[in-house]
Amino acid sequence: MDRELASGGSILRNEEARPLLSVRGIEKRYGARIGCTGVGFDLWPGEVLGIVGESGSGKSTLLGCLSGQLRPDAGSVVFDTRDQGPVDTLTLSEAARRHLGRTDWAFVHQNPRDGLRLGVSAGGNVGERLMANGARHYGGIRATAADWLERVEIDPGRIDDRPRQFSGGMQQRLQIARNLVSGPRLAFMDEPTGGLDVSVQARLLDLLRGLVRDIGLSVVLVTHDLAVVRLLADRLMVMKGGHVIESGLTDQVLDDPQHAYTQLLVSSVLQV
Ligand SMILES: Nc1ncnc2c1ncn2[C@@H]1O[C@H](COP(=O)(O)OP(=O)(O)OP(=O)(O)O)[C@@H](O)[C@H]1O
Repeated sequence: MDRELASGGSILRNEEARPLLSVRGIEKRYGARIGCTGVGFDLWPGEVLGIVGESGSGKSTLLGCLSGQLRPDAGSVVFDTRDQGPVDTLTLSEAARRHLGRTDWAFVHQNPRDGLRLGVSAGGNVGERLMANGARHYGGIRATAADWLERVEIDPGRIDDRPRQFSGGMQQRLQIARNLVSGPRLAFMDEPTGGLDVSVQARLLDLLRGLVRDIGLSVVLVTHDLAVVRLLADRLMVMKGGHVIESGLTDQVLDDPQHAYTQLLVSSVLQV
């Protein structure tokens, strides 16, 4: 069921606007098993797309294919690069994809330890990405890192602490600062609030929502938590068995689900 918003969405678009990310016909198989198949969508600048579905529905496989961590068997992932315009990232060299990964793209892992350097200070974790983008002035890098710590509500006085000295929620906020400091235009997020206490989750969600809006970041957000997409996502894709079975504006899909599976998901009958 597709209430796809070729012309709509909550983001104002002018005629010259083009999608930041255009995904067509993505398929990934693991032997005979389908990871995901026939997935396509456009993501517009500043838009947050949520991907939901039960465990094993193909969310992580799809996110891996989009972000270059997995190689799909078919399809295209066209990103509107700053210097060359739209480019199919699946045809990029490894070096070019790595460059995208530290400039215009960000990846927020569920487990912050997967996205942080644990042996490096908080300031170093944030500053590293600036240095990878050519920053060389130590004082400037440290000041920017301190500023970003503050933006993610970490006391800048803890700039020399290691991530292990931080709580889980602080580590996740540090991972977000490390990712956003370089001013990416697209972030992939895999259960960014998973594994945190409910009260910590709520605060992190609030912070993320503010940052995404301030920066005008586009986000592809995978989660099994409908409260997370309700708060963050403009649009939603519901996956089942590797297929997208329903998509549309988040409120529309959640308030008036058309597909029986989405109805079950929304009424929390399904264990997701
Ligand atoms: N490395 C792998 N080898 C074989 N099959 C895999 C592999 N990774 C995923 N799969 C299969 O692909 C399908 C989709 O899995 P995927 O992990 O993408 O789902 P998911 O929606 O992200 O689940 P979860 O919410 O539990 O992370 C499942 O049937 C899964 O068993």
